[in-house]
Amino acid sequence: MTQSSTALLTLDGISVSFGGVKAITDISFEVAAGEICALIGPNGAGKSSLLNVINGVYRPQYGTLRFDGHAYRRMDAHDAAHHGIARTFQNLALFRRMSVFENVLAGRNLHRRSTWLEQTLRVGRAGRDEALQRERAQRVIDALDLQPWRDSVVGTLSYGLQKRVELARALAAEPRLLLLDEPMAGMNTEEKHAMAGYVLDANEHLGVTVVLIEHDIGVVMGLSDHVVVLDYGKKIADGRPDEVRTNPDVLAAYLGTRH
Ligand SMILES: Nc1ncnc2c1ncn2[C@@H]1O[C@H](COP(=O)(O)OP(=O)(O)OP(=O)(O)O)[C@@H](O)[C@H]1O
Repeated sequence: MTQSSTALLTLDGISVSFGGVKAITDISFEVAAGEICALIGPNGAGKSSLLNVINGVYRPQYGTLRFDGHAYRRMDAHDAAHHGIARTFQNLALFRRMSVFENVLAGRNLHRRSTWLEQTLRVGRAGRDEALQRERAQRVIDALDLQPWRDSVVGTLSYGLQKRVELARALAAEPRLLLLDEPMAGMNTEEKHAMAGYVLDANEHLGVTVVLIEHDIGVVMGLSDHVVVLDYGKKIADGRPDEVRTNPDVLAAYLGTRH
């Protein structure tokens, strides 16, 4: 598969197995710079595994990944973060005993210029650097309307708010590509609407390219520019939301008439 000039991310023939279980089989698609791309499909279709390939948690047995013009047989998780790939998790991965601000500040770690020693001894660039990182973290708190809970311990917040804090921490890293694993799961309609607004804001105003997994098809159709549908580890559709929603294979996968 050749990469088009606008692609930020290209997956080419990616396959992942666990023992005898094929989680992903020969998946290829492109994510254009600046778009919101949704990965959808029934439970166990391979969506989370694919995000884990993109940010280097899983190593594909076959296939290549291209990010920003560079090809990788495997994206190392540490490198992925350095290249500007951030993610949130299906089951929240926050520091539950720390405050909202401290969690968001943790998202700035890659941008710190002072060394660990300078930070510990509070010398050299450490003071200036800390002030800059705190200011940037505060901007994200404000943008995501988290100020009322800024000093609250994360574990005491509602699930919906914790999801928003996780988005804030990912955005604090100033990613080029944001991977969201079910950002609206477990939310009521109002919370989903708000979350969709924050994702759209990040996409439109910060230019962040987004790949998200979401089960609520209404949300997906309203939010995404591009939808990729997986079923049993294979790609069964790839196109604009209006193309995908009428695709017979997609309808069959969702209505269960094909299995
Ligand atoms: N670390 C792992 N070890 C073994 N099997 C795994 C692992 N990760 C995923 N799988 C298997 O790969 C397949 C795809 O799982 P995956 O979680 O990627 O699907 P999904 O589409 O994200 O599902 P859901 O919507 O339920 O989260 C499943 O059969 C799953 O059991």
